[in-house]
Amino acid sequence: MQAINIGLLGLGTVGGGVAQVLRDNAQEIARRLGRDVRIIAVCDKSAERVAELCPQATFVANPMDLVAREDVDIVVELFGGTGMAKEAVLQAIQLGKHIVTANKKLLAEYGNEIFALAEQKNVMVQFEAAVAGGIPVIKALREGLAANQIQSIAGIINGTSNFILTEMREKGSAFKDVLAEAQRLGYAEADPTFDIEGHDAGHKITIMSALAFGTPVNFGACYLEGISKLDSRDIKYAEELGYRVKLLGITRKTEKGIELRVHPTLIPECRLLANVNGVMNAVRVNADMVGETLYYGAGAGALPTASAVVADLIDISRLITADTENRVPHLAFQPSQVVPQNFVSIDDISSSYYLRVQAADKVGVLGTIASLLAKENVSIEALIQKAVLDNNQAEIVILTHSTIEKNMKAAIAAIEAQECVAAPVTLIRMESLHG
Ligand SMILES: NC(=O)C1=CN([C@@H]2O[C@H](COP(=O)(O)OP(=O)(O)OC[C@H]3O[C@@H](n4cnc5c(N)ncnc54)[C@H](O)[C@@H]3O)[C@@H](O)[C@H]2O)C=CC1
Ligand SMILES: N[C@@H](CC=O)C(=O)O
Ligand code: NA
Repeated sequence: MQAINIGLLGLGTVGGGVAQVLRDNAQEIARRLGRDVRIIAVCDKSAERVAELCPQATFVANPMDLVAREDVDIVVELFGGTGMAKEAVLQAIQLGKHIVTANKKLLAEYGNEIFALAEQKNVMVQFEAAVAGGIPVIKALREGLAANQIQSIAGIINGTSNFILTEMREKGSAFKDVLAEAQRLGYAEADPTFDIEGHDAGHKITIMSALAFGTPVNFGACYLEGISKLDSRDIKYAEELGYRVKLLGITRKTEKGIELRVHPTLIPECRLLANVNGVMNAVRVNADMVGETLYYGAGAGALPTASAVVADLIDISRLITADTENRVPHLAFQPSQVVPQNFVSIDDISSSYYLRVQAADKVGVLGTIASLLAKENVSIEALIQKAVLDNNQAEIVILTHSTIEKNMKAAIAAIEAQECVAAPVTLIRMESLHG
C-alpha cells in the first residue's frame, strides 16, 4: 500500500518528538497500519534543525507552500499560537488536507470555525495531543464513553503548573526556579504565562466540556485563575489539614447550566488526583452509566505528546477512505446536535472554601469573623488559629461547608472591611471529589 505522506508545520519540542517516534517505531506503526507513515516536508524557522532531525524531508520556508503540496496527505500543525497556525490550518482544510494538531489554544478559540470548515470540506481534524498530552482522553470522551451522559470532568491538565506545585511542596523550591526548569524541559508554552495563569488548562477544559456536553467550544465562558498568586503558606496549611493544592480544570453539568472553570483547588490527600505529581496529568470523568473513570499519564514533553500526535496520524490514515458518516464527529456529537447551552457564572457556583485571614491577635476577632460568615449563610467546617505573626497579628485558617460563591465573596468583603483585618483574605476553592 502507498505510504501516508506528512507535511509538518513546526519542528520544535513536539515536532522533534514526532520525527523521533515515526523513525524509532516505524516498523511497529507499519505493522499496525499496513502502510508506512513518512514526513516528506517540514516548515520551521530553523532549516538547520530540519536538516538534522528530518534529513529525508524537504525544507519548506513558507507554510502556505507546504499546505499546498499535492503530495501531502495530512498536515501536522505544531507551530502553536493562533497567528500563522490558524491561517495555515484553514488554508490546508480549504485545500482538502486532513489535520492533526496539538494546539489547544487554536481549538479552544477557533475550533467552531475550524470544525465547520472541515465538515464542509469533508476532512478530519484530530487533536488528541491538545488535551493532557499523551493520555488518550479525547479518544475516551469521544468513543470509549459514548454510551454515557457525562456529568462532570475534573483534571490536572497543565503539566507545568503541576510540576511547579509539586516541587514547591516537596522541596520548598522557589516558584521562578521551578518554572525555568519546566521551560528547560520543554513542558511550558512559548509564553509560560499561559501555563501559570490557567489559560492553557482553560483551553483544555473548554475542549473537553464541548466533547462531554455537545456544546460549541466556548473559551470565553471559562473562569480562569492560575497559580502565580499562590502563597507557599497556604500549600503548607492545606497539607496540615489533610489537603493538597492542585490547579484543576473543572466542568460540570448542573441545573443552572454548565460550570467551566480553572483555579487552584484543595483536594483531600486521600484522593487519587491529590497524588498526581510532577508533569503528570490526570483526568477524572463522572458519567451516568460507567460511574467514575480516571485517566493518568504524561501531560507534556516531546515523546508523550508525539505519541498522541502519531496515534491521530494512524487513525486518520485508517479512516481516510471511509465514508464521512463512518467517522467519529469532531466534537463527539453529530454537528447538528452540537448546541449552545447556558454556562454558569463563577458567582453562582456552589463550593466549599479554604480562607486565610490575617487579623489582630485580640479578644473578639474570631467571633466577629464567625458572625460575618454566618450573616451570609456561610457555615464553618473547621477553624484554626495559626502562628502569631509580627505586629501582634495572627493567621486564621477556616474551612467552610458548601455555599454559593457570591455569598462567600460578600462575607469576605465584610471581613476585609474590619479594622482588625490586616490584609486581603485568601480564598481557595475545595473539591471533595467523591461520588
Ligand atoms: N511542549 C509540550 O509538552 C506540548 C505542547 N503542545 C502544543 O504543541 C504545539 C507546539 O509546542 P512545542 O513543540 O512545545 O513548541 P516549540 O516552540 O518548541 O515549537 C514550535 C516550532 O514551530 C516553529 N514555528 C512557529 N511558528 C512558525 C512559523 N510561522 N514559521 C515557521 N516555523 C514556525 C518554531 O521555529 C519551533 O521550532 C503548541 O501548540 C503547544 O501548545 C501540546 C502538548 C504538549
Ligand atoms: N504547557 C503545557 C504543555 C502541554 O499541553 C503543559 O504544561 O501542560
Ligand atoms: Na491527550
